[in-house]
Amino acid sequence: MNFNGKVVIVTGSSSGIGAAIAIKFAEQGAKVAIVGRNENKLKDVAKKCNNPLIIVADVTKDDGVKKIINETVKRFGKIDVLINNAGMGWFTSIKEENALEAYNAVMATNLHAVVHLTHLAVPHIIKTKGNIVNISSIAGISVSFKGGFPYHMSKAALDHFTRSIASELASSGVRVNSVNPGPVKTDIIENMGTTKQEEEATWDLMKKMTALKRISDGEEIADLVSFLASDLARGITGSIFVSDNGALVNSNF
Ligand SMILES: NC(=O)c1ccc[n+]([C@@H]2O[C@H](COP(=O)([O-])OP(=O)(O)OC[C@H]3O[C@@H](n4cnc5c(N)ncnc54)[C@H](OP(=O)(O)O)[C@@H]3O)[C@@H](O)[C@H]2O)c1
Repeated sequence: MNFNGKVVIVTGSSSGIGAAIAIKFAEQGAKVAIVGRNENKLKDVAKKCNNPLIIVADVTKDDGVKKIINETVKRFGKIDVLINNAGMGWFTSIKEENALEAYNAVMATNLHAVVHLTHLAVPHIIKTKGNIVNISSIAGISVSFKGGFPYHMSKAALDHFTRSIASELASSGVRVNSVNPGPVKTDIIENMGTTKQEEEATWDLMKKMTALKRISDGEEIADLVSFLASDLARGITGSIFVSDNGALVNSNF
């Protein structure tokens, strides 16, 4: 894939899948804006992204979202591709006291922030006839995790956001797709506040629940994202791409 001269924003690129996506686009010639709250981690990722724009911003904050768009356009003059990847999980039960707190936090990051950032990016992406890829999850398609109602809901709504705006933006020459990974080895479980032991047990369990008995790495998700953002996928919009090692085939998650 060749992204020479293209400007790509990747949210949540300080670690995991987002970092792999940002590195992939940079390797393919893109000018990359990397976004997260942890500046030190962003600086580490930047070393592999060929002089990217580093944007320290919280995607749930109005000023954070505006900063992402303004700084990108100021530095590079345009936006070709937006990768909405920043996301988090908070697992609890509807019976627990913190159910609403978890719901609000997950929806703010996984859904509201995506809608807000996309809204501000779309005028720029229409000008370049670019495209958008949303990083969803198999959790948006199946009820994958116990205590995961906010996460499941946020990703299901994200998939419908993809379909809705794909049909709206098609006449402007803009494509929109979702990638829905199964388990991918990243910091996501550790970031939920689990112990090392709980984290390892969760990865083990998820591995056993895939048909291929494997966990993906960020790079294979990045390959799919880069394909969808490229001209090779010029006929594809409003589509949901599952990359889950067969978790849905063997779907007793
Ligand atoms: N790993 C999996 O098994 C898996 C499976 C399916 C889907 N996904 C999805 O893939 C995406 C990436 O997750 P990951 O697994 O790579 O997890 P991760 O390693 O925890 O990365 C999450 C990224 O999101 C950023 N982020 C979170 N909240 C943010 C906020 N308020 N403002 C700005 N950035 C924020 C984090 O950056 P900072 O900490 O620097 O802010 C980090 O770069 C998520 O949307 C997740 O739902 C993951």
